[in-house]
Amino acid sequence: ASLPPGPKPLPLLGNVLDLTAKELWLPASKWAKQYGEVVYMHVLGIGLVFINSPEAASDLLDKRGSIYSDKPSLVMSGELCGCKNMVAFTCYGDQSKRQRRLLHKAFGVPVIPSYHPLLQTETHSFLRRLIANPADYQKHVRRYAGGLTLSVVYGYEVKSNDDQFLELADECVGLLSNRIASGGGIWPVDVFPFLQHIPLWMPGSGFLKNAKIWKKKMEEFVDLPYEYVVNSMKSGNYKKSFCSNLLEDESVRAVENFEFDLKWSANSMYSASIDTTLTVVGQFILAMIQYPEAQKKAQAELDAVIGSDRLPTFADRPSLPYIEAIFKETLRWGVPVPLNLPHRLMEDDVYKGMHIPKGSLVFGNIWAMLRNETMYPDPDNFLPERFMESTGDPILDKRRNPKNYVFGFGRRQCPGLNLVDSSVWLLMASMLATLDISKARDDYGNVVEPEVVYENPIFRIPNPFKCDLRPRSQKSIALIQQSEFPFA
Ligand code: HEM
Repeated sequence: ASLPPGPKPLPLLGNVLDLTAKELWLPASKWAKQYGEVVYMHVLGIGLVFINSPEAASDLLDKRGSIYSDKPSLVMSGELCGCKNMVAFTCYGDQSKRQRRLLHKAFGVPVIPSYHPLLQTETHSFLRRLIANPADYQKHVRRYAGGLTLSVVYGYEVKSNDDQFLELADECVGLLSNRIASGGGIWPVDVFPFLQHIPLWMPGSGFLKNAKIWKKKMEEFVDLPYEYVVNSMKSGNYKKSFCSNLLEDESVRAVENFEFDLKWSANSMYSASIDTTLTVVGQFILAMIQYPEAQKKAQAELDAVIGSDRLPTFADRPSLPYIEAIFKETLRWGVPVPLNLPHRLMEDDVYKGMHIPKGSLVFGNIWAMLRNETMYPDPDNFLPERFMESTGDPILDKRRNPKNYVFGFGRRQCPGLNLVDSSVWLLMASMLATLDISKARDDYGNVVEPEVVYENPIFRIPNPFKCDLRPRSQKSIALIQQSEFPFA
């Protein structure tokens, strides 16, 4: 069998030049149109495979999950900086399976309602900070995502913006995405592993010194919040959380390596939830300012169902179909992780007559799937209406749900998806109920178009853009302020 088709490589170097685009999902989707559902290229001998259709993703990443679920092992981020035990980086095997079992136990569908009160409190605090200082919305989203994770995972309550754990986590997530794993995480030492053994006095060994410092920071980030849980449980004064629930569960405690797995799984959620939440909320705000009609319809639905005397709750969800459609369309149109996180193929494989070599990095091209014109006519437009009616074909209806794609595939699919389904829904519904979200205006009253720039190679986070977020009414302000005591 021959390799899958793809752009023509250079001798030796391969397709290096094809991979320089900042928004790599755009050229990757052109290749998808040109070459079909599986596209192959290579860089310095490493195969890169793009999977462009839901069918191929299901055939390979789901059904052949036993060989498509490994992760690239990276010397710099994994070994030298100690990140190889984070769930998103762990090789496929006993450890990754044990860790994912813990995550499923804590974030399976039946457990999510136990987090509802927490989600409400965090959402309302977010709204309060947002109306106090709307220009800093990205900072507030970061704080919301961080605070939520710290409380869900560790039962830790963040009290101020300069909270010690929040700062530590921010520093480490920043380190991870801007330094350790920047530019896709490939360092010279990943290509030439012998470099890890060069002595520290040699020129060019700076990365080793940095790695030592970063590793120490990452370990603090794993240990300190965990110690907090253990100590607060000892004192008897603690909030229920992912860690405390599992620490109290004798059946899980008995499993080998329990404490190590728990510590690292807990930490993994922190890193995994910040950039993703920033992306989804950023895309939501962008959609709302560019498609004011959709926003008006959503607000009309909220006003009719809830009125203006209270904030939305999870009990309202079944009565708010248009908000549901906005949520789905935000995920579809926003495509938070357009090329998924790469999986590594563990054995040679043959698919529809094509040979896919062992060791290839496999990217699910979620962008191409969610911009598919047949499944989603007029795909570049934000049209929640597309989810308001059945297509008449229940199988197609199910397949069209963007939640099947945006969280990745198979045995590495995002374990936070059920939590996100609740947390982001509530955030959107609460923002729509209380705020008007529109384009900014300059001093002369002219509309300022948002400048939309993407710099992150993995997450589609729009750089902060100008927008106008203001309470819909005096009553909205009062509701947001009162919600300080939401259960009083
Ligand atoms: C806000 C929206 C989110 C989106 C769009 C999202 C999306 C994703 C995607 C695309 C992956 C890669 C899946 C794959 O490799 O096939 C992933 C992995 C992961 N996500 Fe999420 N995620 C989100 C939020 C969260 C949250 C809140 C948590 C934790 C509570 C979380 C925890 C994880 C973990 C631990 C992994 C690594 C799983 C593994 O490699 O086995 N994510 N996520």
